Amino acid sequence: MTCPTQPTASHFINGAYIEDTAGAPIEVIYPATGETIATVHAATPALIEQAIAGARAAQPTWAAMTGTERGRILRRAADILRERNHELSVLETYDTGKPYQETSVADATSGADALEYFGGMAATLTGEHIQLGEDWVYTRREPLGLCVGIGAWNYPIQIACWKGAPALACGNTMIFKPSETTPLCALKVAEILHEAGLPAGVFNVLQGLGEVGAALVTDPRVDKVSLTGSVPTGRKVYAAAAQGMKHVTMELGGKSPLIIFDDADIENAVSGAILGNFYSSGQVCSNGTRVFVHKAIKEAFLDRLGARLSSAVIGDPMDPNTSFGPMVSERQMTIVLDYIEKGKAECARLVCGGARLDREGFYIPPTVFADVTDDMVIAREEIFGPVMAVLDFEDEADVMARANDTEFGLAAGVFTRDLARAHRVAAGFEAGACFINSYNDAPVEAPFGGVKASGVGRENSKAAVEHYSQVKSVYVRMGDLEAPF
Ligand SMILES: NC(=O)c1ccc[n+]([C@@H]2O[C@H](COP(=O)([O-])OP(=O)(O)OC[C@H]3O[C@@H](n4cnc5c(N)ncnc54)[C@H](O)[C@@H]3O)[C@@H](O)[C@H]2O)c1
Ligand SMILES: C[N+](C)(C)CCCC=O
Repeated sequence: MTCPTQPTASHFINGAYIEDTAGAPIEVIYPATGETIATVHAATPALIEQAIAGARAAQPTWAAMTGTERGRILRRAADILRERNHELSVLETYDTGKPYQETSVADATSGADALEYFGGMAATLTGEHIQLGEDWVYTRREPLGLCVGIGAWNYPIQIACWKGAPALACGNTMIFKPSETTPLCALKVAEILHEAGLPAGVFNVLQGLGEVGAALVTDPRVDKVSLTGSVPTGRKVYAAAAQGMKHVTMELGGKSPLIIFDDADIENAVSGAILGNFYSSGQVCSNGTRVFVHKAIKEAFLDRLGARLSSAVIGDPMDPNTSFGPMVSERQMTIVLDYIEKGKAECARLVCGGARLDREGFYIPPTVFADVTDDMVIAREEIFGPVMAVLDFEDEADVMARANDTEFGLAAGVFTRDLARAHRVAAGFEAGACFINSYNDAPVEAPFGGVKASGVGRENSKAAVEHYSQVKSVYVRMGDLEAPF
């Protein structure tokens, strides 16, 4: 079986596809069947050198273009992504196993939004004038130089664009290393950017495992590293970047709380819990996997949740009716099944799901545990799969303390009709992305990122510009300069 829209080689460097079969082979597996659909090769040291040298050489010329010129290319790329939405969504589905029903509305479209938004912003990135009597200071907003983007496997197109678009808008060049589990889509993003007019060397893609990422992070010619990945990888990459005093953005994992008060609209709350636990088969960093439900409505909530989950269409991801697909890999499926066994061993009440489906591919159905307590492993550790833990509460202050009692701080949500309470709760959350009567919305206009162990920096919105540029100040003296001797 081969994927219908395969890229033509493993890497994209200096404006062209390039292959070097000396690099270790990486098989690309279609999660719905377990079949190999493509093979790419990890970047060799020679290719890493070629990419770094090319991206460094391209950066001054790219930065010297006006913001309007840079932005025009990014916006043209956004248009091409939208025109090719079907082809890209199919590729994303083969890469990740996520249903086409999802990828056709959430992935290339989100990438296009980022390219359009930062493309539109490129021409507005200016410094300021600060008058100091006769003298004055002006500031220049300058690019950082060469940025490295390293991606996770759950949103390959989105992650490449969320990192690439602001980096390029600010006048940087980028080398992007996709996850070895989903290497295909970022190559298409690079191809489309060049079709839109991007100069060679400005956006490059290198394949490989952690060691290729590490070689990029530690190279002294790299100025910034933006990682999307797990907390353990984040600690390693952050530490390596610190050795070179490099800028970082860390988009890491979470174990986010979703609090449902007894005055909430139950149907909306169930929708929020579904979106925050089972979209992308639960493989979403910001998922609200600790669902605190007020005791008074717990059984009503579980009844409606069970009924709604029974209508999930689990199956062939390419069938447009399918609303729930497989885990991305056999490895991830095994990790999630292990957590499910831990939940059973800890005597949480299994409401639904709880075992691998008897079919080809890496399928675990939506799984809900009730009567979960704060100390259980399934309530403390990131599972990154379709496993919801439902915990009881009665008191607002108590549930807030429990919600924040975690090393993570990526996202948090609250469902209530009492808007004063909603804003109080949102203010009290130790999390970077919060939701009131909703869950997991991530428009490009809003900052996205975590606090505590969940990360450093923000993607999207005007905030991202601060993480891909730096301000230089220039003091201008208008009169004579006095000195003590
Ligand atoms: N906060 C966010 O925006 C966000 C989004 C998606 C996923 N995630 C998180 O990502 C994790 C799942 O993704 P994953 O399994 O691909 O994560 P991972 O940490 O295993 O890998 C992420 C990337 O880092 C690379 N890598 C590994 N070791 C490295 C090293 N020493 N130096 C440089 N690069 C290295 C990998 O090759 C991969 O490309 C989950 O924890 C999830 O919460 C976070
Ligand atoms: C757009 N989502 C669904 C919030 C995903 C953001 C990236 C996290 O995995």
